[in-house]
Parts: sequence; structure tokens; C-alpha cells
Amino acid sequence: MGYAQLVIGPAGSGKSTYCSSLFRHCEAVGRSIHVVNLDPAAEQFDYPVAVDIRELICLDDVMEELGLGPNGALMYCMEELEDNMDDWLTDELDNYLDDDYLVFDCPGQIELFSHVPVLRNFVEHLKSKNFNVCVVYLLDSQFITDVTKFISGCMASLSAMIQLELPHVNILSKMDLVTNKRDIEDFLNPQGQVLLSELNQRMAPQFLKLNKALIDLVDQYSMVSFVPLDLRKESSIRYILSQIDNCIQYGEDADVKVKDFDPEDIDD
Ligand SMILES: Nc1nc2c(ncn2[C@@H]2O[C@H](COP(=O)(O)OP(=O)(O)OP(=O)(O)O)[C@@H](O)[C@H]2O)c(=O)[nH]1
Ligand SMILES: [Mg+2]
Repeated sequence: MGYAQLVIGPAGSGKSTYCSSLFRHCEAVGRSIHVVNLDPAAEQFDYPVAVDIRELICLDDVMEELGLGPNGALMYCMEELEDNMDDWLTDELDNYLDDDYLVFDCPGQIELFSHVPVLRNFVEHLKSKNFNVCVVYLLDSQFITDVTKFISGCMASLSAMIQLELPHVNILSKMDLVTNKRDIEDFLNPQGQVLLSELNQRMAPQFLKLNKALIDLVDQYSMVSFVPLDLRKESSIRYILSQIDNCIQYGEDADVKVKDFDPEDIDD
């Protein structure tokens, strides 16, 4: 049995930074993880790249040879990955042992986890190789300063949940940039009714029914729960890792210590 995190989220939400912080944390505590780059557009890394999609295909070549723009070229590269799952990817994954732990640093194009089947097929492939996979969805705390942005962030995360059908951990990244804790507090574990009344205040009256339907949806999937990530704090990374490990049943027997971090305590 292998273990894997699929790190996704909108462009610039901090995925690659999270991967490198996680790598450093694991290194410091003597735990082995391997970070895989799945972003053909990535240029530099703060972590040692265990497997690199750029060895399979290079974004610049695709743009040049096919005359595509950056997003079209990225989709092409991901389709190439899909076409090569049984050979290139399988060969690369074969280098990892049974209980290895892989972290996949994905590109930020939202279509990859909304409607394009590439990641879904990728996940199926990992499962067929006996990996326990968990989605780690990062959302930038800077975008969650009001209810309308929050709902749109939830909807994007929800579409990834529906597409991928995996255990799912939502993370609010870049907590160090949150100066006013109150701005964010309401959105970590919000009440449906509170969100609804805020949304109704913001939107014109003709949206009342839609607002109710949206909030009900978010409530029903019980996914309105974000774990804050503050990279300045080792305890924050440790807590998040323990949540994810739990989801993928990693180290079930090990005694994971999460005592010294209170997720509510995001200011100090
Ligand atoms: N202050 C602060 N900045 C961060 C944090 N995490 C990432 N950043 C910055 O946010 C920007 C984007 O970070 P990346 O880690 O490259 O984000 P990404 O999600 O991998 O981006 P794409 O791969 O392009 O989608 C960079 O300038 C980072 O330095 C954080 O925790 N705090
Ligand atoms: Mg990145």
C-alpha cells in the first residue's frame, strides 16, 4: 500500500510552497516523503523533485510546435500524461516501495479538477497501483475576506470533490498574511444560516432563492470546513499533516502528536 496527497487549488494558492514546506518538515522529523512535479510549466523548485512531468513533456515545446497559448499547451501536456500512464508513469512509480508516501504538486488551472477527466483518470491509476489518495485543496486566505468570494471558493472545491471522489482536506493557505483574525474566523467553520444572511445582504433580492440553494448545497456536502495553514509555525504544518495522514490511514499504529496546536489559534 502506497500513500499519496494530490495537492490542488487555484493558481497561486501556495501549492508548491506547501509541498516544499511539507518536505522540509518531514525531513526535520526524519520522515520520508517524495514530491512529484505534475506542473509542466513549473520552472524552479524548493524541494527535490522525485518525479518530474517535464521529463515526459515540456510546455515550451508544445507552445512552440503546436502554436498553443500557455493554458491550451498545459491541457495538451496533461493529456500526454494521461496517454502515458501505463508506460512512463508506471515506470516512474515502480521506483517507489510499498509504503512510500508521494505528494503530487499539481498545476493551478481550475479546469483540471472541474470538468476535464485527466486528474480523475490519474487518481484511478494511482488507486489501481494500490495508493491511498487524498485531495489537499488549497485556497488563498486573501480571497476569503467576504462571503461571495468564500462561496465561489467553496464551489470550486466542491467541484473537485465531485470530480475526484476522494477524501478531501480543505486548507486555507497564507495565514501569515491575515492581519485581522476576525475577517477569517467566520469562514473557518461557518454556520449555514450566518453565511446565508450575509449573502442575502450582499446580493439583490432576486437572488434570495439562489443564495439559499447554494448554502444548502455547501451544507449538505458538509465541506465548509477549512484548516488554516500558517507556514511560520511548525505546529500548523504538523497538524495539517496529521489530518491528512488520518484521511489516508497512514501510520494508523503510530501515535500522532497534535496536542500542541489549536487550529482556532491563528494569531500568535
Ligand atoms: N505570505 C505568504 N506567501 C505565500 C505562502 N505560500 C505561497 N506564497 C506565495 O504565493 C505565491 C504563489 O505560491 P506558489 O507556491 O508558487 O503557488 P502555486 O499554487 O504552486 O502556484 P501555481 O503552481 O502557479 O498554481 C508565491 O509568490 C509564494 O511566495 C504563504 O504561506 N505565505
Ligand atoms: Mg505551483
